[in-house]
Amino acid sequence: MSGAPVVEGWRHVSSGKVRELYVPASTADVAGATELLLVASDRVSAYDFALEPPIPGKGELLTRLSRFWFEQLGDVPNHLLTPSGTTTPVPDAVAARSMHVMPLRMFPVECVVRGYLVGSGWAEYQETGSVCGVELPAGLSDGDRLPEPIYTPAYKAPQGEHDENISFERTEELVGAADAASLRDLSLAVYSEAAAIALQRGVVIADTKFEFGRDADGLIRIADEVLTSDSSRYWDAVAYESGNRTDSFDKQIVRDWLSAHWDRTGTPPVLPDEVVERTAARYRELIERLGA
Ligand SMILES: N#Cc1c(N)ncnc1-c1cnn(Cc2cccc(F)c2)c1
Repeated sequence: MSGAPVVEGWRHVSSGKVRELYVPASTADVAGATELLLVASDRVSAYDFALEPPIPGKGELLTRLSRFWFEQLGDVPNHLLTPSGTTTPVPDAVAARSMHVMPLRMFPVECVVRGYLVGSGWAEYQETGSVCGVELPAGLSDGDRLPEPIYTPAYKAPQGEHDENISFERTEELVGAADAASLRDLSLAVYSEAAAIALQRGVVIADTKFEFGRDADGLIRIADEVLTSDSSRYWDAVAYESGNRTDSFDKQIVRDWLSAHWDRTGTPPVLPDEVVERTAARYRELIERLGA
């Protein structure tokens, strides 16, 4: 991706919407690497667009969120490398917004867990009364808390394409029955543990997306970013209980401004300073609320 920052000692190999993936400059690609670097930018995306300008501090704050959750969920093997497992230094310029991780053989499954009925899940429920083949009770409303969290996987689409919701049975075809069950069980357990911790701190995690991979010893580890407000829907619990059932903790300011200033044709307008500043404050507030 043009514009990926040059990171001394590292070679850029892949771009996400708002993050970059690097291997040590001495290796050719991910397959030959013994360590990777995930660098989070300050870019914010909405409606599949990377918006301008970046939100100062976002990359560092979301990296802190992932680190916080990796620590809270210490009982789940993850892909973070300890300093003894690394050989390539991480430049100070990106250290606070990057994660030094071990290369895994990634499963091609986006492991989505939904605790609340919202977004594409609500849309599918309105059509079919179910989400990804999971039947739900009749009469649910947008934003309702589900009787219990549901696992609604998606097939990991190539960069720039939309992931495709698939059934659990399809994940069994993709990765085998045993691993499909492990991904499901791990995802549901991690979501439930994190959602309970967040709710104690006044924050609802409505849904989230995990990625997993296998390490060289065959152990399944949780990977990528974990429970960030880019991979999850975070709501304010008090606002939710008072009827505001779908406002994103961090992105709603941007969404509301775009709704009032952009007709969804062409590229979105540049965000005004006031929206940038209020959004940056919301990211900081989320970190403070969680104690991350
Ligand atoms: N995490 C992780 C990971 C790992 N531990 N081992 C092997 N591959 C990956 C891996 C491959 N793609 N992505 C997503 C991605 C794309 C672009 C930029 C990003 F920051 C992130 C993650």
